[in-house]
Amino acid sequence: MNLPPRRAGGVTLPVVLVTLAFIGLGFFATGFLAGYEPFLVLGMMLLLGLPHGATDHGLFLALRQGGQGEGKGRFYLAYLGIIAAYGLVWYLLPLVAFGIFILLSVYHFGQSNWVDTEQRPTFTARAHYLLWGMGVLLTPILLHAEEAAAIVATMTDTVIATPALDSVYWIIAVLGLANVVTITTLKMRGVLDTRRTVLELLAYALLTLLFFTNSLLLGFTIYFVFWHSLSSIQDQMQFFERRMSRDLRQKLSVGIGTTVVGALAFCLIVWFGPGPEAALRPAIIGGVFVFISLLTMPHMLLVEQLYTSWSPNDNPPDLPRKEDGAERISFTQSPSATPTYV
Ligand SMILES: CC1=C(/C=C/C(C)=C/C=C/C(C)=C/C=O)C(C)(C)CCC1
Repeated sequence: MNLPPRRAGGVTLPVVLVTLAFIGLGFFATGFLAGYEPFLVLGMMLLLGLPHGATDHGLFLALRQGGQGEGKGRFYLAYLGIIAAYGLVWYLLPLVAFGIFILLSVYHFGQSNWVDTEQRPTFTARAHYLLWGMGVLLTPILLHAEEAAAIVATMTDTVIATPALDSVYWIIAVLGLANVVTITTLKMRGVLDTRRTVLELLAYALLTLLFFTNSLLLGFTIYFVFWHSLSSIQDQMQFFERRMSRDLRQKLSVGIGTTVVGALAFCLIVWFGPGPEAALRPAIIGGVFVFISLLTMPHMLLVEQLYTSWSPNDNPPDLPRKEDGAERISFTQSPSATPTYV
């Protein structure tokens, strides 16, 4: 399979249609959606969101050895070391750990959306990642500030004051405007073509509408699963296609399959055990988010390494694939034709 590089930040028609469907349901069938929320959030997160991080050891191997299969011990040591160190920060300074989680998440979300246009991590590119990530993460959190504060309180033992609704709308408007201005500036500088510019503006508007019409967890889950995880999976598949032997890729697929089956088993245990409603209590959600933050810390660092050495546009069709006899392909001097800006 020769995968094409992802276009338009991974915004595809099916993703747009799913988002529109949830906007419609959130608008016209709030009660219906609320009844299924626990199932939808848990199901989509575990079955579609989790697998995008299940390939971290594959990413590590491919980045270090070109997929030769050595270095697993080093990977697990570094992986668990990072988790343990960050776990200690959560234990000693929960507010600091929470701040780090939000800051890195904002960056990670922006990076995954924009890396194919602004690959070389210049200061302006990083600032843009942060701005876009703030838009998609802070909008749902601010719109449902009370609910978010209840979850954050269980994570940090601190009750964060929620802003008044007036200020919430102001912050969302300013973030939206700053993002629109940035996208328009990128178009004027020739970094984005007209199609991508229109798509990105529509995407931002669509996501904002999603957060206004859906609950905190459902809105975030739709973004996380369909907009973030799917495009991340697409990038990783493309990267592995070039960097790994078919044999290792098959092993990796088995690993992903096992994760999905495990997640499914977990869903069933929750469903027939405490029930999905019980699983969505603030204390449980808070615990799950701390757990997610621990797992995603090494994941975000690995993805940062991936995107600083490789771009989703770096797979021109004439480049030999791993099974075509190529030993190791360096992407650092990429033949990418994508314009970057400083
Ligand atoms: C939605 C939400 C939160 C933030 C979640 C974040 C920041 C998730 C990041 C996930 C990442 C980065 C996954 C990586 O692949 C809070 C504030 C904890 C509580 C309120 C609801």
